[in-house]
Amino acid sequence: MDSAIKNIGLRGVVIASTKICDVDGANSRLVYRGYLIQDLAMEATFPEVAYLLIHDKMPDVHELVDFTNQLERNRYLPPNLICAMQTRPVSTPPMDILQACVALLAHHDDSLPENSPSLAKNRAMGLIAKLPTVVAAWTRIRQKLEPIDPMPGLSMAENFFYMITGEQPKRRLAELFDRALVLHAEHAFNASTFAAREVASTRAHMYAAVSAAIGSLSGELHGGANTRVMEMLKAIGSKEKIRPFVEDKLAKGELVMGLGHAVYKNGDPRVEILRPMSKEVGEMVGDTCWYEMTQELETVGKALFKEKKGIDIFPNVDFYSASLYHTMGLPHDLFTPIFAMSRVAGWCAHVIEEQFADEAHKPVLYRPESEYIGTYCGPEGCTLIPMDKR
Ligand SMILES: CC(=O)SCCNC(=O)CCNC(=O)[C@H](O)C(C)(C)COP(=O)(O)OP(=O)(O)OC[C@H]1O[C@@H](n2cnc3c(N)ncnc32)[C@H](O)[C@@H]1OP(=O)(O)O
Ligand SMILES: O=C([O-])CC(=O)C(=O)O
Repeated sequence: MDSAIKNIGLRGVVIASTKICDVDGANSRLVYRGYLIQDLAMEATFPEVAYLLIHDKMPDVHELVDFTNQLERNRYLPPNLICAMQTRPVSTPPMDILQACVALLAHHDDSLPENSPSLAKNRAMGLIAKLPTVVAAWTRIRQKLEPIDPMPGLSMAENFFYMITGEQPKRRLAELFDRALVLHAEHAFNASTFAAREVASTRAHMYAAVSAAIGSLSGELHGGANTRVMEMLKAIGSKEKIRPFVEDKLAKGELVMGLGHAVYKNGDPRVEILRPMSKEVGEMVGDTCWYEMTQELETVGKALFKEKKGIDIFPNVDFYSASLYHTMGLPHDLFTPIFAMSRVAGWCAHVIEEQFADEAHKPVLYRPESEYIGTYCGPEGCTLIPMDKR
């Protein structure tokens, strides 16, 4: 049976209202709860932005101190969770570990199955605090090293590097890492947030919604692209090989990772902030080669897409974050878990909105329709032949 439906992946279909984020594709504008991403990236830290997303207001100084202390107290993992990680094959991808650990964290939440706005906000804070510890612990466990406990007094960014290496990063590097977290924290109804909201719409708990979102983010068309960008740069190897590489991809109809976006057709505003960050870290560590290759790929990619396909193509958030995290010394398969460590703030804000929106904006269970294009033998269906006669 042929289909009358062109699969457009819900592009342009508005399915709910939200007060959390506006992605204005035509004008390359990104707003978290009324604040422009450019202002948040330059003036606010990740904990402030996480607070904004979860509590729907910028924290004052007392609220921020209180929130930071709560995050600090909640960074520790239940010992059973570490034991569970220690039983996993060391080859397990960190995104799979993260997804499983978030699901397991539900077993340690004594307040379940109760739900209320304050319980949900507290769960969100707990997840924001714990995800970096899970990622860092797995990074060590898979190398047969003991996990390192969080160190009180360190910022979230400093602590992440400390829990991986046992050493505190340079202050400027930690500041730029924190800025990258701000840039990744929220993006309206992207695939992973939609997954989280869909699960939350069934009234499943926050851990179920967030673990579904992590699964969605792991794919290479979404958050998984940042790891793939780095693999691609490594495979290309040098600036001179970029042009033939892109030509080959276009000729074969294959993707150039980190280019294109489902909503931003005139450019992703986060790239303008990430590009100089990648350059600065490259200069800081004395290795600008990956930044330069990324920049060349952007220029050559734009020119070749225009020439061969007649379309304007721009990098997305995953493009420069690859060279940024690589020059920060982070393993490539941690790039997407780092994205998750930040986006968890947005996912949780959406779960809370899904479950506690006021009556006028209350979402309902998501339940789209599909068009059946399978076999249909008649009104009574196909004749079911007994097993021994098939
Ligand atoms: C955090 C994030 O999720 S950001 C996205 C991360 N993902 C990637 O970087 C993966 C590479 N990019 C892509 O696959 C796509 O650009 C997506 C999935 C992000 C967006 O896809 P769409 O909304 O379907 O893009 P759109 O339909 O406008 O693309 C227009 C044309 O450009 C092509 N195109 C878009 N991006 C790319 C790319 N990176 N490489 C090659 N061709 C591309 C499409 O195949 C399409 O060609 P066609 O008309 O001949 O079929
Ligand atoms: O919005 C999207 O489709 C993907 C994206 O850029 C994000 O999730 O940050």
